Amino acid sequence: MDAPTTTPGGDGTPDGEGWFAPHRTSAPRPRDGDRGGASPDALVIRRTMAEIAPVADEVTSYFYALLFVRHPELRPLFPAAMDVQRDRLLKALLTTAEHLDDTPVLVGYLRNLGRGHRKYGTLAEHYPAVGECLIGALSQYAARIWNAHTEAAWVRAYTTMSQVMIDAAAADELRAPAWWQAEVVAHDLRTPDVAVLTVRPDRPYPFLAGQYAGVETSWWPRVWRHYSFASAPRPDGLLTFHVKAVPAGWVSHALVRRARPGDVIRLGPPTGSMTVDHTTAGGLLCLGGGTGIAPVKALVEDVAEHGRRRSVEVFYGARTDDDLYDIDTLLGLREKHPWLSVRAVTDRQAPLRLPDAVRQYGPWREYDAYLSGPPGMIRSGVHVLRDIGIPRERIRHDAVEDLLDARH
Ligand SMILES: NC(=O)C1=CN([C@@H]2O[C@H](COP(=O)(O)OP(=O)(O)OC[C@H]3O[C@@H](n4cnc5c(N)ncnc54)[C@H](O)[C@@H]3O)[C@@H](O)[C@H]2O)C=CC1
Repeated sequence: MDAPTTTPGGDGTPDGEGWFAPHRTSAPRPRDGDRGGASPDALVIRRTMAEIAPVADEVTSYFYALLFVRHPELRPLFPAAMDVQRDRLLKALLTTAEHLDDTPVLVGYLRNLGRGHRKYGTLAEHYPAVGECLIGALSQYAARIWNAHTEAAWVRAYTTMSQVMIDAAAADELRAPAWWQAEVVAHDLRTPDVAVLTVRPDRPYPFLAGQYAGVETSWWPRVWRHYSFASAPRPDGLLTFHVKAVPAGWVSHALVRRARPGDVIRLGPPTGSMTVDHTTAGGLLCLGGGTGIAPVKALVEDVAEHGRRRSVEVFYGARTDDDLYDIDTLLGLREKHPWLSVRAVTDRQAPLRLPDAVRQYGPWREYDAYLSGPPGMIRSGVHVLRDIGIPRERIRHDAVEDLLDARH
């Protein structure tokens, strides 16, 4: 769950250890995938999720109220305003329910979540309290179908899931800090709303082109937003981000309007799998919409550094010419690399939006596709790319749910 948690409380747990006491030895393994049909626990979990779906907001509010009343010491780990946090818990639950029988996907997701929770200050001993309050909230709102069988399925699932997160965090602790501090060394306002920030991390920050990181500013403590790295790893260790100030976007406003050289931000660990597979030689078809061009530029640099002459075709979509704030950089790269082509598509210039413009060129069947931009662009982009014959497994993008709130 995307929420820090606490110790077992005196709220009816069956023994001194608590229902969800983390196992300190071997982690229970999630059931192996049963592609022929869902496991009994998965059915129960999904049924509960379906039952609470119409009142999901209330369930998450109730969960946090329960958590903070029972464990007030955990409140400081969360941001002052909890709106996005609520959505994240729900997203984590839905993702889990959806993939309960798909062990590799679920374990990968949970490991990432466990690692990512280190920056919030989450500890292994926090997980039992979250489990208890989660069950408390679910049993309240799914009362119509809740019984001992339902509860046992949730206890098993949560115990397994939290253990995967705890183990991943423990393993990560041995090799990486929970967060990095980074000093802003350049702030380039490219449009009234878009800034390119260059930061210097206080320690080496290993990442791959195409990945992103959580960013926290001193103006909004404990509010983290995701931004993609806009460059491949550089010899000087500097990182760049493209940030657009969006309405009600606290972090984005702070980064665009307030941050200046000398300010210090915090970075979470790198995450995301929109990375280049350098073992293949196929071409890359990249669609970048708005500030979604940031990771596309990183991918181009990555291909250039690997020295293989793979064809890279970039489609850069923006609302107007003025919004093509990074076009000069891309055209500069094109000058240097004959294997790169760059096409700009503005909403005003053509009746077609970015994904449809891609149809006019090609064929793209042999290409790996990378999409980065607003959620609507990703959805229609995937649809168009499938339609023109690119198999799903060769289409990469960040999770659409992550994009909905994460970069504000
Ligand atoms: N800053 C970053 O590091 C990254 C940002 N993003 C995401 O990229 C988005 C950028 O926002 P803006 O710059 O305001 O982009 P925008 O809303 O101005 O859209 C940019 C272009 O995307 C295309 N597009 C937008 N909606 C579409 C739809 N429904 N169907 C087809 N095409 C569509 C259009 O060509 C449009 O001009 C944000 O949602 C952000 O979360 C994604 C990856 C990295």
